[in-house]
Amino acid sequence: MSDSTIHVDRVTKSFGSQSVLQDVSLSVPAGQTLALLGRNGAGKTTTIRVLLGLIPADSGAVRLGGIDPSVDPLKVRGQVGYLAEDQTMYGWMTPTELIRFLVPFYPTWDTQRAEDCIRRFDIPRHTRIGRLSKGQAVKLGLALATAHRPAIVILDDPSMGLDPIARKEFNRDLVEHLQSSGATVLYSSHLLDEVESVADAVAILDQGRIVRVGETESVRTEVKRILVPLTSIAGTSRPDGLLDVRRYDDRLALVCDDAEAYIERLSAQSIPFDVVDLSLDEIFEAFVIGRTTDWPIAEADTSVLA
Ligand SMILES: Nc1ncnc2c1ncn2[C@@H]1O[C@H](COP(=O)(O)OP(=O)(O)OP(=O)(O)O)[C@@H](O)[C@H]1O
Repeated sequence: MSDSTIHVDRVTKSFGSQSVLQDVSLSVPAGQTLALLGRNGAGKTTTIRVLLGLIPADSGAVRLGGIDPSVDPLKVRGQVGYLAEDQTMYGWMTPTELIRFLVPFYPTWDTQRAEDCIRRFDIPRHTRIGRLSKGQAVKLGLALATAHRPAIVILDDPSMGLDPIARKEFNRDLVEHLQSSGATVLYSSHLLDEVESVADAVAILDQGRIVRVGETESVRTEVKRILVPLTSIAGTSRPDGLLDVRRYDDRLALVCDDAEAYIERLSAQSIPFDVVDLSLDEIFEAFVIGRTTDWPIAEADTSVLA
C-alpha cells in the first residue's frame, strides 16, 4: 500500500527579519484528519505552503507520502489534493467545462467521481462558475481538488467566508466525502466549532509555534476547567499545565492541561472542587490567550484579589 502520511519535522521559516514558523512539527497518520488551528497570522498557510513545496523552509524537513516536495514536486502534486484559502477559478466556465479542462493535467483524474460529487453537492453544472454562490464555489473546489483520487488532501481554511449554516453543511459534506475516500487530511482553520466534528486530532499553532497537539478526544479529556474556593488554595503551589486563571466571586476558575493530575492533588489535600468540560473553542482560547501570570495564591496572600 502506498504511503499517505504527512510529516512536518522541526520546520523554521522567516520572511526577512520576521520569524513566522519556529520548530514546527506535525504528523498525520494515513487515513486520519488533523485540524491545524491558529488565529489569523499564526502561520497556518505558511506551514501548508512549505509542506506543498511552494516555498522553502529555512530548516527542517517535510514529507508528503514519504516524498520531499522540493525534490519531486510533480509526484507530490499527483497524490495531493489542495484547496487554497483564496482559490480563484475560471469564472467564465461552467463546472462541467472546467472538469473537462482539467482532465489532461492529471493522469488519475476521475471525471465520473467529479460529476458524482457535483451532483451530491447540488452544484449547478451548467451555470458559469462566476455566478455560483460562495458555498457552491467552495464545494466545487473540494470536488475538483479530490477528483484525481489523491491519497492526501490539504485544505486551507476551506469554509472561510461562508455563513454559519453553509459552514455546517460544507463540513458535513466534507466528512462524508473524505471519509468515504479514506484520504489523509490536513485541515487548517480558525473556526473551532466546525473542526470538532471533522478532526481525529488537533494541533494548535500560536505565533509560529505548536503549543499543543493531540487526538481531539484526548485533548478534551486532558484539558478542563477546575473551580476551587479561593481561600482553600491559598499557599498551595501552581498546578502544572496551568493555562488560564480567572476569579469568579469567591472561586477561582483554573484551566489546566493534565487536569487529572491537579484533581488528584486537590483530592489528596481535601480541597473541594468542581470540574467543567470545555469545548474545543474554550480550550483553544486558553492556549492562545490564557492568562496565568497572576497565579494569585502563591504568596498565601488572597488580599491581592480583593
Ligand atoms: N510571502 C510573505 N512575505 C512576508 N510575510 C509573509 C509572507 N507570507 C506570510 N507572511 C507573514 O507570515 C505570518 C503568518 O502568515 P500566514 O498566512 O501563514 O498565517 P495564517 O495562520 O494562515 O493566517 P490567516 O488565518 O489570517 O490566513 C503573517 O504575519 C504574514 O504577514
